[in-house]
Amino acid sequence: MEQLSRFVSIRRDLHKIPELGFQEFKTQQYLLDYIQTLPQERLEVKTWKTGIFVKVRGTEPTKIIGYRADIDGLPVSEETGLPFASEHEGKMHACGHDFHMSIALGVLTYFAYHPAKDDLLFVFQPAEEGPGGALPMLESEIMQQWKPDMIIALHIAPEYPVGTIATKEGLLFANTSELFIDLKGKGGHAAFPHLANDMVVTACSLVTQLQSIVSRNVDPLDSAVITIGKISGGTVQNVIAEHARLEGTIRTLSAESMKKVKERIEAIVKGIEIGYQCEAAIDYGSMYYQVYNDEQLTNEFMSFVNEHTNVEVVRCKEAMTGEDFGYMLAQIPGFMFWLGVDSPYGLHHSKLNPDERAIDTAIHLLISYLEWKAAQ
Ligand SMILES: CC(=O)N[C@@H](CCC[C@H](N)C(=O)O)C(=O)O
Repeated sequence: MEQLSRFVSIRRDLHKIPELGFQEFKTQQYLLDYIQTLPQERLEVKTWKTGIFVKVRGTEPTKIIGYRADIDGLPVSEETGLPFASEHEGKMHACGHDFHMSIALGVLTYFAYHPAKDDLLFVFQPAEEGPGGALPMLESEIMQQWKPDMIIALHIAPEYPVGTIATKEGLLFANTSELFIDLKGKGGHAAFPHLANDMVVTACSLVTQLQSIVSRNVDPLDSAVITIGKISGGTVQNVIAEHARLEGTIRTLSAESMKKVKERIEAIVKGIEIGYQCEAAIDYGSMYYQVYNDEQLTNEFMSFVNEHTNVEVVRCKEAMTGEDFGYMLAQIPGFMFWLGVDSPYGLHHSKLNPDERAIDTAIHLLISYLEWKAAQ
């Protein structure tokens, strides 16, 4: 792997062209063009919507090992000032999927030249940030035909140094559900509030009331999060707003808490409708199943990394992040791990700037693990 810096430059190319879920057309073409440059003898390439499956035929296969990389960006306006910053206004690879893709291409490149004993399936998955590509990809004919016996994935972690990975057996990431609430009242002149039903005031009250759910209704030992990330409403400063919309996400460690949180949201929203004489509609958008790492495979991987590489392994706590890779792990044994990339700004931040040395670290680590695992 003498030319690893090539994958840094690939990462920079991909960083310039972030696209949202199921619109990853340029990204898909970039990946396909690169894959075309590899020796094709052992490769089978199939596209699925804006995603790609690449199977690398092993030398004496007895199983298929899957490796998944997500490929979409976020609706975030980049503020890194980097020379290779996003060229797509209002969109950014602020969750590191540019890293995920270039690492996957690095590993794929190695195995295209040096096949493993087993078959390897590389899954370039769209729409992880929403509305979710993992479940439909899993249910696709291609994945049913090439269903891996095990599958793994990584996610960059700004809070860990380069040269470190972090994971744990069992629950790693939370159950998630998006949350959209539309409020409709009565607009009017700013000077006559008694003749209108103001949805800006209603939205503010609703946001405050929602805060009581986590603190008062969820078992403190069973964590949950409700974040409203976007609030919009009204038209101009001297008109009372007829509409307002809240956009957010719910995270829970258990499925029971997710049910409870939703019941409480619905009750509070009913109260808002009565109290503020408005109409409210709730939409839960897309939901992701928790990421649950297979105990035996995860512990084996952590021991492998400790014994056979110079990468440091941290046994971390579970996080309230969500990942639709959880759907794959619900059907296929495997695991996910965090890759240290040491950025002062965190995931989803407009100044996220992961350390590119982590790309080489991950490629080397994955090649040695997959080669070893495929030989078993
Ligand atoms: C790793 C990561 O950051 N994943 C996202 C997944 C988002 C799912 C969905 N759009 C939601 O907001 O519920 C995350 O925000 O955790």
